[in-house]
Amino acid sequence: MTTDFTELEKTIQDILAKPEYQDHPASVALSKLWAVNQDQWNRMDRLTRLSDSYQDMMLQREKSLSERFDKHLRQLEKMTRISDRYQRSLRQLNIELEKTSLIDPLTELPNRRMMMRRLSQAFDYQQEEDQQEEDQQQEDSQDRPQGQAENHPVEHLAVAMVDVDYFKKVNDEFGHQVGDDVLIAIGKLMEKEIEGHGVIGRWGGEEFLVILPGYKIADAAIVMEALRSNVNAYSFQVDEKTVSTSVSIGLAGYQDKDSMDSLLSKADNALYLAKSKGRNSVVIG
Ligand SMILES: Nc1nc2c(ncn2[C@@H]2O[C@H](COP(=O)(O)OP(=O)(O)OP(=O)(O)O)[C@@H](O)[C@H]2O)c(=O)[nH]1
Repeated sequence: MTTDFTELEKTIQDILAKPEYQDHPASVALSKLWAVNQDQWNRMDRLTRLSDSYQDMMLQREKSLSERFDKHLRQLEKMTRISDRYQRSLRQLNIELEKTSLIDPLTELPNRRMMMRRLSQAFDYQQEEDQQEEDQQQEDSQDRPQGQAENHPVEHLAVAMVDVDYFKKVNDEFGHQVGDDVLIAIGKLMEKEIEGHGVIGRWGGEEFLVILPGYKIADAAIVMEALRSNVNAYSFQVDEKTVSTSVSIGLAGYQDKDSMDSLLSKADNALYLAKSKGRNSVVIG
């Protein structure tokens, strides 16, 4: 059974308002019950309002917390994006810096620093080979009959210093700009010649270094002779001017226990000989 409280309240108020029931004990008790009920109702109402405003406050707080959290998250995402972009551009910058520090800006060939690295790699490899060869020889010598000659490690690395002949004349005759263009063109031509054999870089000025890993001196001489002859045969067209030139080459092969310096010195000395013998030639050091 459901009770309509509004109707019940009205009935009770009507009874309590009637003067003939004023002093009736049931009316007195009803008045007290009414007052108690009103009091409880008011308290309940206050409690309900309190609870509502508490819930509102909590909702508000939760909302502002989640808004603040979202804001921080967005800031964090933004910072991560900026940091990612920054790191990417730093990486790119490093790659470019590394590249520019290893590439000659004029000829775009490897520069001296890069060539030293390449030579060092070729040397490490060669020295490992030497060690293996030595170990093998030691093993073999135990089995070898007395008096039989021992094999020396074979040369498997050659370097060549290549210097443009009378380059000062090119500058003097055609100007420094044409000189630059000729250096670029010679670089390109020689790079093509060396492709598939080894690596060429600009050693400085009008001097280039060629590294031929795995090349015995005789085979390296064939490659360098072809390079010399092709440079000599080529006419460089720069600004409607025809420039012919030649190169002198000092070639050296790695030998047992050579250091990088001693190998480069041998090539340098051979180049000096090539120059003093009249230029446009390959001399083996
Ligand atoms: N245009 C230009 N000239 C350069 C560059 N680097 C070096 N040179 C020039 O190269 C010339 C080298 O001259 P020298 O050392 O006398 O040698 P050379 O005239 O080639 O004569 P030999 O080497 O003895 O055959 C100098 O005139 C330098 O200025 C460069 O990057 N650009």
